[in-house]
Amino acid sequence: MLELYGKTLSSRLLLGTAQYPSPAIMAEAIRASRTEIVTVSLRRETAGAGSGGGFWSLIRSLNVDVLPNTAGCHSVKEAVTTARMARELFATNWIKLEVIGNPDTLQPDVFGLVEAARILSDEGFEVFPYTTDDLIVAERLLEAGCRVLMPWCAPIGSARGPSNPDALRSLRGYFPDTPLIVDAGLGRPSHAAIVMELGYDAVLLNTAVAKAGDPVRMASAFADAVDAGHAAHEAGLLEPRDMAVPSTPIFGKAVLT
Ligand SMILES: CC(=O)[C@@H](O)[C@H](O)COP(=O)(O)O
Repeated sequence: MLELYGKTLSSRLLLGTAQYPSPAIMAEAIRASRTEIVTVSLRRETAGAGSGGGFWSLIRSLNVDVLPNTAGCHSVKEAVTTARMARELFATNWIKLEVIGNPDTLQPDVFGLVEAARILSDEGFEVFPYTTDDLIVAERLLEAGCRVLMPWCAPIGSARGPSNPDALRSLRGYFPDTPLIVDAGLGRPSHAAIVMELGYDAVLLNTAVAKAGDPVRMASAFADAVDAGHAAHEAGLLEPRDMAVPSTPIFGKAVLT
């Protein structure tokens, strides 16, 4: 079981709610993913066309927790204000904190992120920070009050998969007791399995499911891959070896002379 800020979860997949072909397909994909947490971008959903009451009642009908997201915020002030609005709207202290530093790569402004995380943690928020895989930034976020870390594995929407597995492995090694969730950049179920095999606690994804040819089947495929990767990690993976090791016992083999 996974515990995030005191909430116990059986699913290790968190799913975004943007970019689906239709609300009905989004709902089916959420069900197929077996997720218990969906992210909702406050700015996108309150400002966007086609949102409103229908969207919220659909989300509510799915019996999942909502993790409001400060997606699209480019400054500390904007992110903090959006988080405060989200708390009012969703009646939750949870906030997925994004402070975007670059409009092309959508990479986090890690300095602004730490500052905003400190402000929000001091106000009683339970912060899920979208960060890079940098170890020092991770330490600063924990010092700022975060009890979960969400490093990227590649830029949002890129579908590239883990571009620096060594950095992810290093974060896992340094923070064995902190829930670590890979957020952003996963493109395939095998990418999700890879990060789960590294010992990550969960993954958060959106684009690879929402933009798939069949989002519902893809959601189910990701759910299976997350479970498989987690089970493999728990089962104890064999370390790669330089030399061959016979896998077939030779006792009893016929001796030819
Ligand atoms: C949905 C969300 O919260 C974002 O962090 C992001 O959209 C996830 O990244 P991908 O879209 O690359 O999966």
